[in-house]
Amino acid sequence: MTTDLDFAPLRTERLTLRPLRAEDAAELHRLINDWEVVRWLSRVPFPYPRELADDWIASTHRQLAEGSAWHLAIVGQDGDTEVLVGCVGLTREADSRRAELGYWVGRRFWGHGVAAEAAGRLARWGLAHLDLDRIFAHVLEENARSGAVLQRLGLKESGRAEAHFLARNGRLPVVCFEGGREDMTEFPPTAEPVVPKAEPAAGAKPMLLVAACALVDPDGRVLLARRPEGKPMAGLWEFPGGKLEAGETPEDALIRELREELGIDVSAACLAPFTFASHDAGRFHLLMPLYLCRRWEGTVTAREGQALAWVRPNKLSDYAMPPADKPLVALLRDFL
Ligand SMILES: Nc1nc2c([nH]c(=O)n2[C@H]2C[C@H](O)[C@@H](COP(=O)(O)OP(=O)(O)OP(=O)(O)O)O2)c(=O)[nH]1
Repeated sequence: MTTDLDFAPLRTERLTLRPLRAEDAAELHRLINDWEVVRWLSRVPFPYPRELADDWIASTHRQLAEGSAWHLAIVGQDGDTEVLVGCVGLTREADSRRAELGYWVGRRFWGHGVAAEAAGRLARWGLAHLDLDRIFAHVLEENARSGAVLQRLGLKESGRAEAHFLARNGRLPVVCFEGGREDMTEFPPTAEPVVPKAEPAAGAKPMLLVAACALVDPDGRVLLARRPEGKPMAGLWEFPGGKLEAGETPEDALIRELREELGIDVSAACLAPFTFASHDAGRFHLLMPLYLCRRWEGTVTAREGQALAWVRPNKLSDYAMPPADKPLVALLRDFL
């Protein structure tokens, strides 16, 4: 029996992360009933009873349906055949915006970067699509290989603790890791198109010029767009816009971005300068003029698959936004 869960598989270059299926149970049992795998996992018994695989798969479906955990099969391709490689999961912590990341990979698939590829994909997906700000994980102190995986994702060591390990029948020392969007550095900002023509003074940061726009509808609501997975700060809400390309004015850039991202036509005359952000973003300095626009042609559509929200000014602060936007939101709320 194949269970059809409402979860679109996540893909990476080599792997697919999809809900477990009842028919995965036998292969899952074969891979996980291995002391070399189980000895590193805190909540897994050894030996691993065959029926537990069925129960576990059923429980992952319940959790997916209620939105409390996302435990997925990691599958690869061998020619035309799908091969179960391991599992990866994200479990929401009660009453917080954190989730715990966990994974295991069958012994014969070790040494090929599978864990980092799968765990990184799921962690970035979670930060971009769920109501989460932080990802955490713990690994046995002696499990340097798994610690290196978490560091590769960008998670930072946050402390030491002890955890119970079922298969070892006792508590053992673990290293804790944690990180947020800003730590997941797989896609660092690269293009800094507006660099002063003269060589910057030694030590000066490049200036990143971004034009952004608060579209205001006839009900006085403001459009926010959620930064998509794959971009820095994925999952935060922002004003539509983007970087200036060479030779563009801020108005040119906005007209182009609003057409590309939202499918609407705006004329320069309808873009009213409102305020700006000047923000030290670490590797660069962000200078971002914010325009107001109440008139456009066409229907606002998410052309790049991004989530959109029309938000009442007094509700803007309910949306997590990049730090540079915070002062802009306060001004906008007072103005509208
Ligand atoms: N559009 C927009 N960008 C913002 C806001 N706040 C904020 O810090 N930024 C930052 C995030 C990024 O570092 C930068 C925008 O870069 P981006 O990568 O989204 O721009 P883009 O649309 O040109 O993207 P791309 O074509 O290079 O993928 O400005 C905001 O409210 N709107």
